[in-house]
Amino acid sequence: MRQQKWAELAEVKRELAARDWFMGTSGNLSIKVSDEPLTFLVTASGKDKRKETAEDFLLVGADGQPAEATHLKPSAETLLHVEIYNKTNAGCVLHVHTVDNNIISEWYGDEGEVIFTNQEMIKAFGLWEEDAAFRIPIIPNFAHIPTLAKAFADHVHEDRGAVLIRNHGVTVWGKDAFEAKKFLEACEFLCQYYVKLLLLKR
Ligand SMILES: CSC[C@@H](O)[C@@H](O)C(=O)COP(=O)(O)O
Ligand SMILES: [Zn+2]
Repeated sequence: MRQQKWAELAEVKRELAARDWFMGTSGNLSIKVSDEPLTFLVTASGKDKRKETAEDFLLVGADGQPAEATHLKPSAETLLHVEIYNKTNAGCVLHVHTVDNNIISEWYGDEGEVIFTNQEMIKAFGLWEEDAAFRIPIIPNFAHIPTLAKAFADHVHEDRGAVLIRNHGVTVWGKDAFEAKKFLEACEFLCQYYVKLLLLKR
């Protein structure tokens, strides 16, 4: 199971790396391995996530601490992943920093949310109606991770979702790696589209 989950997460990591979504060691990823007790594989902190090594991930428990002896440190943002796995049935969490998700988070930051409408891509989130709107909450980028995790947790209610952290990045989650990656790509598409549209409208 664990090896299979490792391979799944490694493949997602490879694909996101190919998109150049891990600039400057940013980004963290995780995948659930077991439910009782809760364990998940999470990226080791501070690594260049474009590189593929045998030390890319480590197993952590429900408190975000290593579940077995290791010299590796779990991602600095593991507590956000913990909130998702503890509150939902999500199976995979992806976090990336891109220029476009940062710009959107800053542009709409004071409103606390960005609402995407009239865009085919929102169907990726299961919204099929013509007048549907997809809302992504935007939270402040608290440096104190437990405070950030608490603000983040206020927006974690469903097995799938996305939250923008202002001038930091986006965290998305889904029932499995396929769904989480689909949501992340859709989010990035929408952010890129809105940035270009905002520029053209000026
Ligand atoms: C330049 S990366 C900044 C980090 O603090 C963080 O935001 C991040 O996404 C990566 O941290 P990590 O601890 O490697 O998971
Ligand atoms: Zn980050």
